[in-house]
Amino acid sequence: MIEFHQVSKQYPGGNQALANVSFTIGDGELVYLSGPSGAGKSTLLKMIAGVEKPSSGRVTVNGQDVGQLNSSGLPYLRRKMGLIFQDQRLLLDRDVLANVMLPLLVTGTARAEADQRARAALDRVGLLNKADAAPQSLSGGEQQRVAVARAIVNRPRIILADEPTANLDKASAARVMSALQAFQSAGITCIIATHDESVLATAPRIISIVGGRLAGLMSGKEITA
Ligand SMILES: Nc1ncnc2c1ncn2[C@@H]1O[C@H](COP(=O)(O)OP(=O)(O)OP(=O)(O)O)[C@@H](O)[C@H]1O
Repeated sequence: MIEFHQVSKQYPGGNQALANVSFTIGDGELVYLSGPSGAGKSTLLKMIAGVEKPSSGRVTVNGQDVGQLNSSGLPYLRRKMGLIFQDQRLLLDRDVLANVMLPLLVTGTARAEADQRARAALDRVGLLNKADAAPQSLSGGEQQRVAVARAIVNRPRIILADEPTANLDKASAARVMSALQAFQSAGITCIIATHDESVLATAPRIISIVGGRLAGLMSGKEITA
């Protein structure tokens, strides 16, 4: 379970990115984050991953206070998460398979097992046939699906995706989204920031953020501040 309890975030010298945000996301839920540019969606996702800490309030993942984790505790938390963040591009000096193997190799998985699991992850997103390709030879949508494969290769319990369909055409965006939605049916919690109206129209649950505040909730048991 992911809980935000009266979370505010003030960047040093910057705007108030989030103000008194409270909500709960249960295990295995698929939740979309919507809101205009600058609303605070990326900040919210970064707090779940412990990349940013709240200025006040508390973010907990499975009861663990993320803001209190130190540099030895954070890697354990992140191992349970698959991150698809805008600043994590594919590495262009290695092929698709090597990009997907990387999270496994850095956590000590043997090369043969990493190879096998990375191929299985590429298969899940329909790109096993591109394993040996250079990332720059793929379309934008295919590159995003490789990023999805890289995010799930560690078998995370939670997937956090920040605008995974930004800059994609409709058909590519639909394939990326359906790849992500498939993980929810496998019991993985998915939180996806998106502007994609067609996705939001059919979303089971939306957390809407405007100006750093909770602006709307389609369902669930949120406590608005
Ligand atoms: N590292 C930072 N330092 C200072 N201010 C920041 C930083 N990151 C974000 N902000 C500010 O916090 C606010 C929320 O930004 P955030 O990136 O979370 O919004 P967003 O909803 O994800 O926007 P977008 O849809 O454009 O990605 C904005 O006013 C932004 O300028």
